[in-house]
Amino acid sequence: RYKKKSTNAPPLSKGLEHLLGLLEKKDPQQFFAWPVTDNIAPGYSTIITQPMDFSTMRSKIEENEYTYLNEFIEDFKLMCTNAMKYNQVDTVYYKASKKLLHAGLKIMVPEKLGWMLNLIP
Ligand SMILES: CC(=O)c1cc(-c2ccccn2)c2ncccn12
Repeated sequence: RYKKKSTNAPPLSKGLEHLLGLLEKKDPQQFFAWPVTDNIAPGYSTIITQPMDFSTMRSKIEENEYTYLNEFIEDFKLMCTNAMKYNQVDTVYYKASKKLLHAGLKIMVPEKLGWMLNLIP
């Protein structure tokens, strides 16, 4: 991925990696671990214009592509809403993404992130 000059203080990427780990634990089937391919999901790349998954988020942390916590949260929401867009309501993927979205947003609230918020601009 495009490498930004490392403008971020280490605490930022440390904080985001910790947060990413918490979110990944909420996806035990690892449905969101890797990019969805057209092989496993026919037509996926035509329906989903901005794919996102946990491995991509991890690369973005490592390449200092997140300047603000909000950008990280937006990618998490994008990953979940992509699954709710492509998959029918009655599928394991749709149900897992809805559950993951709500569980993720519950931990990414100020009172839970307070300690990290002062690290992240
Ligand atoms: C996240 C998602 O939409 C997804 C993950 C998977 C997936 C992820 C890992 C192993 C198998 N399937 C998937 N398969 C078919 C249709 C959609 N998906």
